[in-house]
Amino acid sequence: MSDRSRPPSRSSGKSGGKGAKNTPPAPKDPARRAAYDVLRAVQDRDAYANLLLPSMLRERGIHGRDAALATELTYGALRRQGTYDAILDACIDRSLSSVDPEVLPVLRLGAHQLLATAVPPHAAVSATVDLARRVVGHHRGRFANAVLRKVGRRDLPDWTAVVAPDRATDPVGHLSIVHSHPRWIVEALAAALGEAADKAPGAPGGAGPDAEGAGLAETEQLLAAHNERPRVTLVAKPGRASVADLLGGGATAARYSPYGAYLAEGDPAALREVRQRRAAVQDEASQLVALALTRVGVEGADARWLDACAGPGGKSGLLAGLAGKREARLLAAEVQPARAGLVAQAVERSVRDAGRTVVADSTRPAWRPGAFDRVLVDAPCTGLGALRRRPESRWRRTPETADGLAPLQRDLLRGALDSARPGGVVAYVTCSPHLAETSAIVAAVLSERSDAEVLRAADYLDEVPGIAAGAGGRYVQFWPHRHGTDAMFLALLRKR
Ligand SMILES: C[S@@+](CC[C@H](N)C(=O)[O-])C[C@H]1O[C@@H](n2cnc3c(N)ncnc32)[C@H](O)[C@@H]1O
Repeated sequence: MSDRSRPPSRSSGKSGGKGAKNTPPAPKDPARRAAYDVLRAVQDRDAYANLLLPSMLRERGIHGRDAALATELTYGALRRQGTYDAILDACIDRSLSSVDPEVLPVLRLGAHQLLATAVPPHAAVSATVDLARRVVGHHRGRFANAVLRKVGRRDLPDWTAVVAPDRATDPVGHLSIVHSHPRWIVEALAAALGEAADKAPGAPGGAGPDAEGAGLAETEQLLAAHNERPRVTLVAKPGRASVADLLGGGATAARYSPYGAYLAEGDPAALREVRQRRAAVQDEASQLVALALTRVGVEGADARWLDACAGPGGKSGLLAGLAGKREARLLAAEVQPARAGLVAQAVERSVRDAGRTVVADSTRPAWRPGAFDRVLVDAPCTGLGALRRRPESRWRRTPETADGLAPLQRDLLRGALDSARPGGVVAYVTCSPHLAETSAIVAAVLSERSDAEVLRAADYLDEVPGIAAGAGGRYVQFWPHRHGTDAMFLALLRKR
């Protein structure tokens, strides 16, 4: 980050008045400044907004309405970046790519305030131009002023009607601009939903003329859901806390998971159970895929469970509790030592101390083949299923990301199958619905071996409607717009 974008130095600036000589001056408009600094960090050094913003708000003492505004501006500008960039491009004589990278985040923040918040237009422009002057200087402040005044001449629907391709001739391009997703992600999600993305309504083999406007209808619902703020979901770790405990702290019971609860607002760390690691933040679908693995009947011993890709430990925390209640033990394996440390915290003090953490490469298991009765392999993936919670990730991933991960995903699934005993069960999970990292991986690995069969995973989650997917409905796919969860994929395999 350049010097100019750094927050005001704590030792410089005016004093806060009599007797406040050492008190740092409150930065002017701390909410917009924090949002700008996070956007710059995301752009310049690949920071993660969901990790950086909370710590920045804490360090700078930004609370209440300012914190809410900073959060809205940061997440909104990142999620809607594709739409805003198309609009900004139409408001600038030259190409948007030639705009100074220090200025671009200011313009996106201004566009978000003007087009998607209740901030009055004159306040949105003047506060953003003030920010521009402070972070990039007067000259570029004038440029920001001129651009944002043009942006403010239309509302969002009017702008998208101008800048988005026609839906009838280019449905993917249209949805890509209107709902702010890269084109390749729209195509991948449409394919996963079974809606043919490459066929325009009316085109031969397409959705047909009557479907104009309705082509890619479910894909559109999904894209829209990615731009909504997700609710916070908690998991009560079995044997250490109960959902009733969480309800006492202001949460409401989750729709599907018997261990889940929703927190409408507020900081999860305000709950004692979360501070004491007896509960944790965990998406409901993540809870359910782990639970499904434990619900499959196995004949004979059911004492040794493996989580082959455990870091940072969300599913291990739940599995260790469930294992402890059944007098089984969980080995949580993670290749990265720092992440293994987080896993160890997540499983500590589980019922009967059932969880143990190891740093290990699960593609080359250090344990004997067939050592485990149940194996979870929650493979590294593109994370296209968690776009609601990681606002910048849709701009970071490329079509090549999924292809690059496939060999590791296949190796991890092979290692998991080798680690399961005959009659044991393996869950292959991704936080992505992309077919290249879900059904294609399972199909590729099963085509090489005859020692595993695919179970109907939805049978183990029959409280959740609309999850059967792929391979004649034998896989499970959760969806944000259907289930209010991340788009988790699950395949359950029985070792013969
Ligand atoms: C999708 S994350 C798992 C999330 C975790 N199950 C949870 O619920 O918190 C995948 C994890 O696999 C780890 N990983 C990648 N390659 C691995 C390997 N060869 N062996 C073990 N772990 C691996 C990554 O470091 C990452 O922490």
